Amino acid sequence: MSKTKDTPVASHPLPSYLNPDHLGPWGIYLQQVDRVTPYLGSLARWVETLKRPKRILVVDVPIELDNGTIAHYEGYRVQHNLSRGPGKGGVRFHQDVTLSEVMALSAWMSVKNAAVNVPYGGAKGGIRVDPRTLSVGELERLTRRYTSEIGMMIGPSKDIPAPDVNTNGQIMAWMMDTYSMNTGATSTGVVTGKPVDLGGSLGRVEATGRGVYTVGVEAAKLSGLNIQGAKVAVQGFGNVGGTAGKLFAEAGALVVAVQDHTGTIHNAKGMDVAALLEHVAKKGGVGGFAGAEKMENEAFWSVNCDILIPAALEGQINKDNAGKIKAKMVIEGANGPTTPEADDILNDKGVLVLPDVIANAGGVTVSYFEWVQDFSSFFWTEDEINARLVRIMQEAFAGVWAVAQEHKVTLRTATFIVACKRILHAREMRGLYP
Ligand SMILES: NC(=O)C1=CN([C@@H]2O[C@H](COP(=O)(O)OP(=O)(O)OC[C@H]3O[C@@H](n4cnc5c(N)ncnc54)[C@H](O)[C@@H]3O)[C@@H](O)[C@H]2O)C=CC1
Ligand SMILES: O=C(O)CCC(=O)C(=O)O
Repeated sequence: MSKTKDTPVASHPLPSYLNPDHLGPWGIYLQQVDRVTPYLGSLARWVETLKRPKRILVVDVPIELDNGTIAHYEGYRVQHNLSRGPGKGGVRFHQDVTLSEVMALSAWMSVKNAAVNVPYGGAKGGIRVDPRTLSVGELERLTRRYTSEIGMMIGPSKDIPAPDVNTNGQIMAWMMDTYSMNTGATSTGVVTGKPVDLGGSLGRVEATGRGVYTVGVEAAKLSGLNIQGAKVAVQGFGNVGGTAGKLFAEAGALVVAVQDHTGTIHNAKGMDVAALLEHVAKKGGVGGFAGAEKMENEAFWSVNCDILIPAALEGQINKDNAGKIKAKMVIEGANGPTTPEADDILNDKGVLVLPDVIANAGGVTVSYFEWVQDFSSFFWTEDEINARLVRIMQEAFAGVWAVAQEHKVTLRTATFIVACKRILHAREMRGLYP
């Protein structure tokens, strides 16, 4: 039979670790893919590509602890899709990291990178560890051993890790150094989010929060919400939530509630965000901040606010709390914070959700700038970086908004339409055979 673009794809059962029936983050991602499939036209023929990570590596990471015992940690690196370029995505150190989670995070990277049109596929990594239980020496040994274990998969033109939850510039510096020692040449472009003195980019630390703020401002203009005086609630006050909170406060919004792993705080008049950031830097969390009152964790979701920014972990907005949310707009700083059921509840209530795959793409956009600067060994000013970041975020968001209007779909489905078409078109053009 001669093949056309309309030739159906033979259906093969998914491998067991890709089982869509479980409720983990990977299952949520698969539901999102199912929602976009009707809008893919002839490219729907390739949609299975999105349901199967290209490559999964699970590694044992043994280290000697300070007390002389040998501890083993489980590490992962998943390359979800490489059709548009090398893998790109962060590394998470957290006690609850699972393969399902890293698979989903890597897939959301594919979608996000395509949504802002940076020339990458999607990847993600992680270690199942609570880094707060380790000394600095143990953390360095863990990072270096993990980097060696995934060394076969990463590289400046293969797959480029970056920071995510509980990882930062110091960890990227150790990763860069280990990879460089193992390959025999300094290779700054193997990771992004490095310290500026080691080939890092100005503006990368704040980039994700700046992107969250930028799309928030664009959506506010389009939906008639005034940022001046708007009440903002933020879950997670680390790299992403802390920067986004700071930028909204500087623009005249009131940060009225903040939740992190140390508790929830509330001040209806708005907090002094600079003072809160100093408190977090000293104490490790928002708990005990003198400029606000303690609040029950559950009450965070029903707090009186206009903008809610989840900037912590997945699945935080779910069917149990979505109905209580009073915000007019949810800006997803975190990856995967809203389950599909919660998405539907929010949509029915008229809450505008700016999805992770566009809203938190500022980080990877400046990672792309860092990678380009490393290749050319020519570094840009912070103003140039921020201006380019804002332009890319505004243009990408405007494109997604137009698709949402055209198809009368949520911004999440619209972003998936834009991104999945780009990914699958690249796949189709490249073909299947070597
Ligand atoms: N760092 C980056 O450039 C990017 C990060 N993201 C996503 O943003 C989210 C936050 O990442 P970062 O700010 O980088 O991490 P981070 O490690 O700097 O901060 C994480 C924050 O989440 C809080 N948190 C952890 N567990 C919590 C819980 N159970 N309840 C409430 N708060 C909790 C922590 O206390 C901390 O404030 C993650 O979903 C990450 O994947 C997305 C794009 C880029
Ligand atoms: O900067 C990067 O390469 C990726 C950041 C990341 O992990 C994310 O966007 O979720």
